[in-house]
Amino acid sequence: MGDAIISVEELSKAFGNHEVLRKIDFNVGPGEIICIVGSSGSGKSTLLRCINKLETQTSGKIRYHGKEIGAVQKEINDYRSKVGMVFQSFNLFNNMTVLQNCMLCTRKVLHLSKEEAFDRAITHLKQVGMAPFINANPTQLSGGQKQRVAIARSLCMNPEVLLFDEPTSALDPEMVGEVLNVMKELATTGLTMIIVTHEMAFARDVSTRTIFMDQGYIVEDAPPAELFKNPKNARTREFLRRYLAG
Ligand SMILES: Nc1ncnc2c1ncn2[C@@H]1O[C@H](COP(=O)(O)OP(=O)(O)OP(=O)(O)O)[C@@H](O)[C@H]1O
Repeated sequence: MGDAIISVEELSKAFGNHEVLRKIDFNVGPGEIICIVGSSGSGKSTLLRCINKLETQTSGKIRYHGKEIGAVQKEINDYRSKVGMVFQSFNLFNNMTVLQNCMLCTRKVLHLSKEEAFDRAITHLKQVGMAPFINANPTQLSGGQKQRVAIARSLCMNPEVLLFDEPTSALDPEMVGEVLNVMKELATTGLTMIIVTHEMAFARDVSTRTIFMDQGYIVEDAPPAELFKNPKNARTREFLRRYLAG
């Protein structure tokens, strides 16, 4: 296990009789940028949701710094304050301003003072280029802008790891780049990131490790230079061939 931040051990998940994850094993070390790729339905989002405890695994364990994260809600809440998640659908509160969205969790969960929460929100909204929109309502923003606010909101918690569940899949094509650019910048800050994505060029260029999933299994886990150049698994080769063709 070494100095892993997160360890996924023999993790399986079934919905009824449908086995979606089958004995998944991997560790996440400090500063790693792990992209999880693979065809639709291979279990990528379910894996991320299990890591964030939004889904309960059928068997296996998730450990954070060696300690198993069980079913106790207080433990899960503490864990989630260190391991944040950015969703495809942004999940911003439309009845609050951008600033209020970014201050809510730090006030309620971390009990920061108003001033501290405000300073943190401004710092991270600046980081994603959204400081000019602090008083806007999310409904006034484009999809790319909403996702950048959602990323700033997660950063306000000072997470040790940030999970991204297909963060650009709900965006119009012209907005994908602005969100990927913010994530590229983040990747240079030392933040540990696990990203489920269909953006192969991003995975190839930005990840330190790319995991290829197929039918609930990890079939490849390698630095992208290796995986994209010389995939060992026939399913990965076929997937990449289809991707490059289309
Ligand atoms: N809550 C659920 N109940 C029942 N089946 C589910 C549930 N969530 C996911 N599944 C099924 O689990 C399988 C894996 O889904 P998952 O969303 O993890 O795949 P994915 O690799 O992320 O796919 P995509 O790239 O299309 O998002 C799919 O067959 C899906 O229908």
